Amino acid sequence: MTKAAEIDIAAVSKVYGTTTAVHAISLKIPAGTYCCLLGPSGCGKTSTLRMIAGHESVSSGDILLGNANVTDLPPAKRGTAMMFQSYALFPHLDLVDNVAFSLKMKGVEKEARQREALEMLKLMQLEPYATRRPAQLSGGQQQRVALARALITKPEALLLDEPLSALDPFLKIRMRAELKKLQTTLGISFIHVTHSQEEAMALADLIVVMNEGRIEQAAHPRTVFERPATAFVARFMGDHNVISGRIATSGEAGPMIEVIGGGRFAARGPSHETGAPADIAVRTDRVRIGQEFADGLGFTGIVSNIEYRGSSVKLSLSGAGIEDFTAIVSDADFFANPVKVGDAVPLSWPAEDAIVLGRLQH
Ligand SMILES: Nc1ncnc2c1ncn2[C@@H]1O[C@H](COP(=O)(O)OP(=O)(O)OP(=O)(O)O)[C@@H](O)[C@H]1O
Repeated sequence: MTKAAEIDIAAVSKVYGTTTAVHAISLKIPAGTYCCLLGPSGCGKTSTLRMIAGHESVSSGDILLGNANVTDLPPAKRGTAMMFQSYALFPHLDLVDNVAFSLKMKGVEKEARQREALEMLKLMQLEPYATRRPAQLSGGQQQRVALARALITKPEALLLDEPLSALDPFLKIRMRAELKKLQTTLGISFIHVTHSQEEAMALADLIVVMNEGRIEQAAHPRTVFERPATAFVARFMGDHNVISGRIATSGEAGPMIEVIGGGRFAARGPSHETGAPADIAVRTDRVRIGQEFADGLGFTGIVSNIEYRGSSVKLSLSGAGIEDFTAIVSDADFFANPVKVGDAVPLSWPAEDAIVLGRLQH
């Protein structure tokens, strides 16, 4: 019922007075993609979404939807629809009139727009509430009304600004599943702004990690998690230790990282000049504790904290030149060889579980 189109963001910038919120970002979002713009507060994700929607002007660059350059078109002429964080429903209108509103603005006659609105409410399983007003609905139902209202225009892409943030944790997880199902059913692209890496991992086909108005990485969630491009991405996604050091050797098997004052580590990545500064990311769940170092690779950490998590145990450690190192071990492994706060333990990992990170030129 809707048509899908590729979105091409070409060298788009947003400048507010003296603040550059978005620095010439380029991104292609294939048709029918669930894309999450992910990053901390102020990284420019909302500005990017609003520029795609046409609610914010583009300072430079172009936005293409399908074959059309929509950069200077008003929101209603772009083929996009936006769902706002606050849902922005009309309190005095019932659900049918809320959902039919944009068709009314377009001059669609009453009977036809009400029929379409009812169809949309049916898709959202809201038919029984058609004559209610928004205040007579739960938070999750209000969100579905806002979705119905955005989708009635049959957009080529739906833009969602923190759509789950107003919901309690239980409903958030349920609505998350509903959003994904809806996107799959409609086959159009959803572009969803969030600061939650867990939400982005659960939903996206394409995660775009933003930092200070730039894209640090745009890839499938599994790639972002297993191959973070930069130290920022590794830290933001979590479950990684980032260690800074210098390249000791760079061979065919990948570079060997030496941390000043710390140990020598194997890591995977492109070859680097010996002596060059480098960051590596080590998966917290791949750290081996208490095993002899293979080939002398690893470091000795002092346990500073132990947290029991049920199926796993989280150890906080520090070593020479390395602060805040985390190791997650299974409960079975931990209790087979328990350690306590203050113990010095050998820490190591297989080379393939450590990767050399890139550095963005800002
Ligand atoms: N209308 C505006 N005028 C001036 N500066 C703005 C305006 N809107 C946003 N900014 C600035 O641009 C930068 C990016 O803001 P933006 O809202 O895009 O970030 P965000 O990643 O969506 O953040 P949040 O998660 O807090 O909404 C911030 O430094 C912000 O202060």
